[in-house]
Amino acid sequence: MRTARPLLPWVVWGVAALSYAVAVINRSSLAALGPATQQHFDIDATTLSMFAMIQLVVYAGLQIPVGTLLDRFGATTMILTGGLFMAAGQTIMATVADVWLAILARVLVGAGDACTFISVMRLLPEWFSVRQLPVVSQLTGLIGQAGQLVSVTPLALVVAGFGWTSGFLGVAAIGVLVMILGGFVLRNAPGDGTLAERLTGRVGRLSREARSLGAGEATGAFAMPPPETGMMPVITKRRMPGLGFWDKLRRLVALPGVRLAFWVHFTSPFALNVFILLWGTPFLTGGVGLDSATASGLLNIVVVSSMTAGLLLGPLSSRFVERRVFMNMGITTAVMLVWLAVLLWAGPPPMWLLIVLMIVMPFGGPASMIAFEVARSHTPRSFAGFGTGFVNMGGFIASLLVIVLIGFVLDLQGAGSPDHYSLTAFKVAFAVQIPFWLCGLTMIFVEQRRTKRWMQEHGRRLR
Ligand SMILES: N[C@@H](Cc1c[nH]cn1)C(=O)NCC(=O)O
Repeated sequence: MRTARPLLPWVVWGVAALSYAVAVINRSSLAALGPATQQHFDIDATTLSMFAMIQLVVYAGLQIPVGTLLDRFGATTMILTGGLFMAAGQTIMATVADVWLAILARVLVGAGDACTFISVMRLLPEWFSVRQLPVVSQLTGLIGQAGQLVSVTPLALVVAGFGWTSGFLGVAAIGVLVMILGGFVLRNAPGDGTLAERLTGRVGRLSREARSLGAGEATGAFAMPPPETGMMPVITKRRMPGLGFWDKLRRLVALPGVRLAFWVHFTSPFALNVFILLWGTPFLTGGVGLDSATASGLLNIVVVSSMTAGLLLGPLSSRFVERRVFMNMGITTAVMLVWLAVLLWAGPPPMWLLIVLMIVMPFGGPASMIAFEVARSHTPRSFAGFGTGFVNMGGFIASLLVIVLIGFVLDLQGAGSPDHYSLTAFKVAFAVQIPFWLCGLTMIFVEQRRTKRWMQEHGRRLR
């Protein structure tokens, strides 16, 4: 980093990444508590899966609104607001017995979660140079995945040992603690004050002196208005608060680089999300016939592989900027091929093939972070939050559709409940992923060519 106090960017990043890890803990807090949740609220499996679905729908649906608010109010406010929503949601979850209030709690958790990741991603280009960004982004993803490790076994142990209320109040309390820390540490950009400083009107020396640390125009996001589409007047201001939602969306989608980023995010993480969020354990136990201990051992490989992939892909995508989209396509193709091998295997796939799947499939998560690098290179700065939200929606739309379609295809075959699960039914159901990979890879190929042409026409170089 540039001059004095080179530690501050890392401290700000550390607290931002911690906030994201807390969001992931909140997001996956029911992952290992299925039976306990059913017992606590006296609900069936369908209602239980509604909890996950509603949360995902809220998360995906709020990406663009949150992105808009992010451009207006800044990352700190959004991260802290997200923390507040999640803590409120988990407090409700801890204290109510009514299922509708529990659903409201999951809506709040989904809304808070939606505020966090893209705000953290928005903060990074302000504090780090363009060369550091891929590595820092991947480290952020890695810390988020670590949150998943906390929410699975430790939370289940706390709930088993101290009860439902203590477990969820504990999650809320961790969130509040990290929010307080955030209020004293997070700054939208070098030179800006923390929330505590802004509230008291006294910007401290540390914040003032940090001005020299600014990444400024060195980041990928260029400070120009989005290109004209149609007959709209030229806009020369950097911030365009009055610009309507549809205008913003139209201008953003007019940029081939942003569309490319959307498809990169659409195509690479859904196989992992679908497996982790809902269908992995039923497939391994009800389909392949493994016992729960072996299945959860395989799921642990998924988490470790995803974290390792983040460590590898950060430096690689920073070093080979021109090749980053090809890296992403290569990983998606590898995930698709391993899944094809599993689906086409006659009978239950052997353990070695399942382990290969558990190692290769998680690369899709970190590979999807390349989408945010692409977005940063092509989104005008005044639209950065909106653009990040738009791109982040891609993977979650694909994940939601695949989750629903797998359930639908299982139902169509009469194999929609644990008593009727079968390997053949799961293989047919998981095949719904194939058109998503093919469509996504085709769109990436098309948009990459268009982006290249656009950059040549506008005399831009990739950064
Ligand atoms: N693809 C994920 C991030 C990731 C990194 N490593 C594994 N997954 C993503 O887009 N996340 C958004 C979020 O809110 O978590």
